[in-house]
Amino acid sequence: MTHDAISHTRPLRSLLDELPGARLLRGEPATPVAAVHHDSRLAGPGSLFVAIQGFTVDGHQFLPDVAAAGAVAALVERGHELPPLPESLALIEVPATRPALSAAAAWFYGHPGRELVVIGITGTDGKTTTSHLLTSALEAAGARVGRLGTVDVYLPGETGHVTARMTTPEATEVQRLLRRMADAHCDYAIVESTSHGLALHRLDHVDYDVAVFTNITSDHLDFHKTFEAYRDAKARLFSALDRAIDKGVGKHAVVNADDPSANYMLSHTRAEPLRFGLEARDADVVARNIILRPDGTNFRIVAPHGMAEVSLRLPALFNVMNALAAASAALAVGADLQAVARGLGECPGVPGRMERIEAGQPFEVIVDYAHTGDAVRKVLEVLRDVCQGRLIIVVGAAGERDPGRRFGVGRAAAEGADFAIFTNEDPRSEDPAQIVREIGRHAESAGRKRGTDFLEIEDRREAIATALAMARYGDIVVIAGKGHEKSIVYGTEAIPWDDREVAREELAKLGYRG
Ligand SMILES: CC(=O)N[C@H]1[C@@H](OP(=O)(O)OP(=O)(O)OC[C@H]2O[C@@H](n3ccc(=O)[nH]c3=O)[C@H](O)[C@@H]2O)O[C@H](CO)[C@@H](O)[C@@H]1O[C@H](C)C(=O)N[C@@H](C)C(=O)N[C@H](CCC(=O)O)C(=O)O
Ligand SMILES: Nc1ncnc2c1ncn2[C@@H]1O[C@H](COP(=O)(O)OP(=O)(O)OP(=O)(O)O)[C@@H](O)[C@H]1O
Repeated sequence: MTHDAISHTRPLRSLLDELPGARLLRGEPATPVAAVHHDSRLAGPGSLFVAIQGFTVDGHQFLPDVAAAGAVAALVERGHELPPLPESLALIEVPATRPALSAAAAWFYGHPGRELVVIGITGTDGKTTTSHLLTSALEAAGARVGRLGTVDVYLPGETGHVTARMTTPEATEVQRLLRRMADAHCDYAIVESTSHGLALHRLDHVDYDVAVFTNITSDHLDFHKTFEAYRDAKARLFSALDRAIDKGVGKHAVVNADDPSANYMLSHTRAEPLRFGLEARDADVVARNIILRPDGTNFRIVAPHGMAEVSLRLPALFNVMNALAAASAALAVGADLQAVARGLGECPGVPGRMERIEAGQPFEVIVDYAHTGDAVRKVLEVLRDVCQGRLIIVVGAAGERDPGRRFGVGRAAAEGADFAIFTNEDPRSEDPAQIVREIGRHAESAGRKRGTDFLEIEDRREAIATALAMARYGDIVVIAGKGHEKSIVYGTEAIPWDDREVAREELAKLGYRG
């Protein structure tokens, strides 16, 4: 059966059974629903509109619009004053509409997660890389895999993967994509599960079988306010395991044993734990004989399931950790260790993660998505080991995102690079000059001098051009923060942008054309 927004309808009555505390205020239980939307601009004829009290606007104010557009029903939150509405709109009241949106989406798409083994990956850094490595590992073991995450939405056999706008989209999109994966006969769905997605109930009805925790450092405190709340949001992925139905593979909690929050994650579930790590004594899946190269890594996986040699095409020790996370998840669901090791080696890497830009220049240019202090620090440490000259970084910090990143990025660049250029990175509604100056101040407080050790160049193209022009034989220029992204956001406008393209264009101006 193929489910699509317009190819089937479901009677409202069956939704009522799945919504705890729901009350039909008016309308017919038999009303056929042809789509579920939380955005009035998409809610057309036959739709069920879910009104959400947002951070900026109240979705309830759009109820008259959706009724006029032909919506047949709406979910509203208890206690909200409702505007006068035509009788044609059936109304269901629920205690909270964000979780109800997730329930309604899962209901409408027929609970696709129940037809798939769902592996959720959470953590501050490494989710996307781990999910790509895991895709390769499971595919090498003969499975069909779907994946949903920052860089793309991946379905087997589909050329030109759909590019994702958000890492964890809204529940309607999550469930629609899971349905596509189930209909494409995927065995596994890998779902990058962000703290925002978990906290805002976008993932409430995903039916996880495996939860993977990569690491946690302080981030997103603009949204979560405290580290504890941020950690709790991630822990929801683990408590979700106990609620999901058993699909025969058991429930597995895969954690980075080197991270101090590993046991906290495990304390939220009864699922079978599997720990990976490089340092922790209690790690079950470990890497031995690690050889780091500028363009890859070799190591041996040692697990309760046996041993296997891995030749990873991704550089850096943190990618060994990502590979261990992926291997552990694959082993947890029963994949063969030798196939897993082969699959890890086949993974070509992730666009915009440690991506080399080659135009015949006598120095290295690397584009990387590191946009937290911790990630910038780790990237610089990795590159330092292979750098024969100066390590130059171009980096910024996004507006309307955790301001703590400005400190982290400024410090990491000050301590890890020989020269830094601080620049714009999605300022959104914030003053770009102010953000750049703030990062510069943190570099200064780490003892670095403006002009001698770092520059503040707001214009990102000019910043990249300046870094490339100053680079000499043996140097490495790392352009961090935007990775694979194809736009940069000023105000509310997303302007086309690609660090990799801009680097190539600026290298061409210097006479390097590959
Ligand atoms: C902070 C945050 O996550 N905000 C999310 C939240 O927005 P909000 O509550 O402000 O929504 P709002 O604009 O007030 O609108 C309220 C409701 O009215 C509806 N509406 C609005 C306008 C209209 O004309 N008609 C209408 O019906 C909206 O569709 C919504 O249902 O709910 C919206 C609807 O689900 C999300 O789109 C929005 O994500 C915004 C776009 C966002 O940028 N989120 C980022 C921070 C995010 O979630 N990022 C993480 C990755 C983080 C990381 O690891 O780096 C991610 O998973 O992608
Ligand atoms: N295990 C890790 N520990 C620390 N840093 C990492 C790790 N893995 C990757 N990184 C760094 O973080 C950047 C982003 O990696 P990746 O996209 O895999 O993480 P993510 O968690 O998916 O990030 P986001 O949620 O922002 O998309 C990489 O470019 C790299 O610099």
